[in-house]
Amino acid sequence: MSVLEDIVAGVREDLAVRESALPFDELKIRAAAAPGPRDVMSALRESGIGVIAEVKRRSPSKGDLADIPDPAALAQDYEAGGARVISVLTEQRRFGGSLADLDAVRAAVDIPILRKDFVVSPYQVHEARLHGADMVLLIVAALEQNALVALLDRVESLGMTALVEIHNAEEADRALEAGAKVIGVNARNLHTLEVDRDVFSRLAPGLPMDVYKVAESGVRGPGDLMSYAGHGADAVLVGEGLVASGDPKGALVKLVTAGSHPACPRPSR
Ligand SMILES: O=P(O)(O)OC[C@@H](O)[C@@H](O)c1c[nH]c2ccccc12
Repeated sequence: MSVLEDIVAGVREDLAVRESALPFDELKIRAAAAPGPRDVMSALRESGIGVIAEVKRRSPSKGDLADIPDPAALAQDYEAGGARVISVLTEQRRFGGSLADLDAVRAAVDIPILRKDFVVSPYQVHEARLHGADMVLLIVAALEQNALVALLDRVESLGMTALVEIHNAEEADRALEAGAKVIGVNARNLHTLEVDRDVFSRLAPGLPMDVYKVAESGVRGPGDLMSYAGHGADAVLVGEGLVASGDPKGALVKLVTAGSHPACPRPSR
């Protein structure tokens, strides 16, 4: 089993437990009563290179990254530091995240929030909404095409925005075919877990101009942000480089400052 299949199998088990505690029909009713989602595209389209800052405790490749006793406080630092969107990992087994983290972050900030998980069922989309997410990650490699299309439609029908993650040209075609408007190129290979920052520069030129492009993973500091920007990134998504820095807010401010500096390359559209 690949790492991805292994993670998804665990996610499905945990999902079955939640579904028996709160049936889908009831979840849908509750999610529909939640305060409406934020306008993610307007937040993303502010000037300069955007930074999506991630609340990430652990990863399958590195193990424990940071002790995050108070995700709400971290999220407030991210918001004050200029993040456009906050990504909250909710996968429990490998990343140490939870829906409780999503709740804590939602209660603490006003900017849009991304639910970062291995979404394979519409249940998880409504769940994201119930817990205050405005954006939902969909990983092309984890989904059959018809499931990708259905989940993307579901995300949009609830007023949220999908971040559709790709790793290669075939997945890029599938994401576009499904109608993705925001595409994340993940530099981390899901089979070897290694980071190859050149994946972005190989795939980005093949994506339409009007697709919003996010470079995911492997941003260690302003240099990586500038380089991704030079290859057409509209935003970067950063986890480890912030949480493991010892000073997440300071590290974020450096990225945001670099991304809004006149010398930073801008996506042309
Ligand atoms: O910690 P990094 O290298 O900055 O990476 C962040 C983010 O890209 C990574 O957490 C990620 C990208 N896609 C994912 C899918 C599931 C879980 C995690 C991820």
